[in-house]
Amino acid sequence: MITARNIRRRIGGLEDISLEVPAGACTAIIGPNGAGKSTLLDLLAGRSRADSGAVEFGGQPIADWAPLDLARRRAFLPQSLEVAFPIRVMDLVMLGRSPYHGRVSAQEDRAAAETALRLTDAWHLRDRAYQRISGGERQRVQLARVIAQIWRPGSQDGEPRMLLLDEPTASLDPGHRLAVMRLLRDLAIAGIGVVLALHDLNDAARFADQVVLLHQGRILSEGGPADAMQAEVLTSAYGAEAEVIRAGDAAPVIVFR
Ligand SMILES: Nc1ncnc2c1ncn2[C@@H]1O[C@H](COP(=O)(O)OP(=O)(O)OP(=O)(O)O)[C@@H](O)[C@H]1O
Repeated sequence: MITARNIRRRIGGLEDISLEVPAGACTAIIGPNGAGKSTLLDLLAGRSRADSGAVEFGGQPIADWAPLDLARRRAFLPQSLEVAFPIRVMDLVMLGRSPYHGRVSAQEDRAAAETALRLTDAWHLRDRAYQRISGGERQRVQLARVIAQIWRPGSQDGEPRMLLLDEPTASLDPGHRLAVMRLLRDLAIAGIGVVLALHDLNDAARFADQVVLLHQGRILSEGGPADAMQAEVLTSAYGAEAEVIRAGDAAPVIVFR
């Protein structure tokens, strides 16, 4: 549902990337610091433009989408969790609903925000000041904001919906990290396209349907986790010796030595 063809971007160092990010699947973009993951996510989200090549969303050039139509169908969670003004958690999540202004009832907006906060285990934070909650709590609240942005209850309208997330579990404790990865997998099963930059390769192995390994602005490998994350290519990308432990049908476990 998002297609990138031969995209290049000098700032960010991306070289000739072609990629299909389908609906109803979870795609993990992995790779070392500076590989180009955030740059690629930005381009796939239509937040920046490639110097050459094309990005399409739902079969149409992403730059041709009307901003509000695009905002109701795809949401982007950046790495930075800063908000420059004081705001209550519930109000921040309701900002995610601004593309629906005048289109759905205030009740529906509130219900979407509540559902998103409950899904990310952040409902209890709704009346707190965003600036005074912890880093991991902020990450869950921001995730709720982007889920609320594309939330349409019982939506079977076939319209593409996509979540693009830049390291959405970076600040989370192990319990919340797993809960968020399970949530993202469930959203993908429900038909939403999920694409996320990830440093935890074991989470990528366990939860992603498709893995894309970036290195120095190029795709080094891609495919299902077992195919895309083989020991040699990981060792070469990360500059540390990788071992991939496989046991039956379970997701491979990756250890660096
Ligand atoms: N605005 C910019 N101006 C100049 N160089 C940039 C800019 N943004 C990114 N870069 C460079 O482009 C490369 C890719 O950056 P990017 O943020 O996409 O990497 P990343 O894979 O997301 O890294 P990390 O894992 O550290 O988040 C890096 O070398 C970075 O220094």
